[in-house]
Amino acid sequence: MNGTLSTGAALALVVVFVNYAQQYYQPIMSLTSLYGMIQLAITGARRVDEVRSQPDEIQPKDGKTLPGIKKELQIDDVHFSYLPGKEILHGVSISVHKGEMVALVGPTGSGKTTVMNLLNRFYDVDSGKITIDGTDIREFSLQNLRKNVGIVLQDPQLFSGTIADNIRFGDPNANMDQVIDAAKQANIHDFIMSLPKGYETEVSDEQSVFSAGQKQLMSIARTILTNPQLLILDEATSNVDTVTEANIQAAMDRVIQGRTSFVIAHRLKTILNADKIVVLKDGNIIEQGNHEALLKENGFYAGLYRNQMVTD
Ligand SMILES: Nc1ncnc2c1ncn2[C@@H]1O[C@H](COP(=O)(O)OP(=O)(O)OP(=O)(O)O)[C@@H](O)[C@H]1O
Repeated sequence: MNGTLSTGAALALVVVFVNYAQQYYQPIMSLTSLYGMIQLAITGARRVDEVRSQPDEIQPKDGKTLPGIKKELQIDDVHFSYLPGKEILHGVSISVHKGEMVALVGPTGSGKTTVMNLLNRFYDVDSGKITIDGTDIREFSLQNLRKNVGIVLQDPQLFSGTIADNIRFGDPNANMDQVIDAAKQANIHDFIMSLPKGYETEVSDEQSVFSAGQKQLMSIARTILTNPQLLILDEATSNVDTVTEANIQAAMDRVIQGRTSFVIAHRLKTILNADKIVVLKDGNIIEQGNHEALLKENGFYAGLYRNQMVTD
């Protein structure tokens, strides 16, 4: 591999990369960030070449189509390292039934985001496996897998365009009624209607007056339009007032309803009803169970909970 790319190939990869980023990272993109994306795309293009030249290709060419989650998703004894010799996850196992909600909690750097990265195959496991109804997720076409996974990030970026454009990203064919319905379900409709131009309000990084919570609600609306099988939610931590926090909670409850979901929870009161709470510490699961069971265990989670109840 000599690391050089034709302009055409680089541009094609830019388009693919930007499409990919918009679809899966759901950002709002300004020209500055687009420039950053182009740089990333070129670096990415080189990486694609590197990956292609490896004998053990990550993406199957003719991957299976994921028919949806019929029964369960299993994370089975997963080990993972970003860098050689520095293992981050040390044998993580979590099983979730269709429609259940799993909450991941744990100190910063414990590996919560890493688990999410593996579920969507931003990275692949070193050993162990992740299966959906018994099939290793590496056997599915990557595009198809990701179509089934909805991600709501902690502080989603909005791209230039109107609020309606931003929500419609979840389904470019959605009509205005569907966009409004998704916004209502995400508890952001009233806020949007309070703006002078409503859904036609232009969004840009410079003029943005939206809080992290409001952006997250728009991202939830976008995800509702995508109608994913598997949902990954990283709850916003900062800049969230109590009204927005309550709105996020209600919107999350609604979007999670009936869907298999993984939630990174920063406020424990948002996950009291989770079917399973998984406590990670230094890449190991140290506790696992529902809220009541973990309180009874009187371990790390119970301490964390009592602490938050005092400070809330
Ligand atoms: N791209 C990366 N390359 C190398 N190391 C990484 C990378 N991403 C995360 N890590 C490391 O992996 C470990 C787990 O990080 P991770 O982001 O999964 O933790 P987290 O529990 O989500 O933390 P937080 O609550 O702060 O978001 C950390 O030590 C982190 O420094």
